[in-house]
Amino acid sequence: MDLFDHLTATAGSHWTGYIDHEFVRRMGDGSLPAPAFRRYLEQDYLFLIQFARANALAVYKSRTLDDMRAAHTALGAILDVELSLHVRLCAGWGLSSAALEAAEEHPATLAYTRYVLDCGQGGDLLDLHVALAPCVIGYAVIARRLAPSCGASHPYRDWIMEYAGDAYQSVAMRARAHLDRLAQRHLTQERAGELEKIFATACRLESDFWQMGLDEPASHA
Ligand SMILES: Cc1ncc(CO)c(N)n1
Repeated sequence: MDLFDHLTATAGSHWTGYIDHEFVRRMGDGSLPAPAFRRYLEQDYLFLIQFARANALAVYKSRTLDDMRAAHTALGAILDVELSLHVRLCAGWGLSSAALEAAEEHPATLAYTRYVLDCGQGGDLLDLHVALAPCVIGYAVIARRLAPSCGASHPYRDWIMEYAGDAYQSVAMRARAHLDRLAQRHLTQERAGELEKIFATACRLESDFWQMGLDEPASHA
C-alpha cells in the first residue's frame, strides 16, 4: 500500500463522496445540465491559475533537485498543457477568454485553492503535496472510471478523455510516485494524523467545488 492508498482509505467517505459526487455521476451518464458544466469550467479556469501557484510554491519549498524538478514539471504541465486545453474546451462551450478573465472567484474556489496554498506556506513540501493529491491524482481516478461508458457522441467526452488520456494519467502516476518518495523521507508516526486530516479536508473542498457547479449554474450563455 503506498501513501496515496493509505490516505484514500483513511479519508473514507470524504474520498468516495468526492470521486462519486453527483456532479461526476451526471457527467458520466451525460445528464449533467450544460449550465452546471459551464459554471464548473469557468471556476476551474480560476482554480488552475491558483493550482499553478501552488506548484510554483512546491518548487520554492523543495530542498532537493529531484523535488524541485518534479514540481517544475508539474507546473509546466499546468501552464503549457492543461490551461491551454482548458481554454479551448471553454471556447467550445461558449466561454470566451474575455469571459474567463472577467470571472470572479466563487467562495468554493477561494476556499479550496487558498487552503492548499496555506498548507504549503505553513507546512513543508509533504504537507503541500498531500493537499494537492486529491486534485492531481483524484482527477485521473475519476476520469478513468468514467471513460469506459463514454461513447463518441457523449456530451462530456472531451473533458473525460483529456483526464483519462495517457498524457494526464502519466502526470498523475508520476505525482503519486513522487508523493511516496517524499513520504519515505519525511513521514513519521507523529505526522500521519495531520496528513490524513489535510487529505480528507482537500477531498471535502473538492466535493464542494463539484457542488458549486450544481448549485450555481452559469446564468450566461
Ligand atoms: C477543482 C479541480 N481539481 C483538480 C483538477 C485537476 O487538475 C482540476 N482541473 N480542477
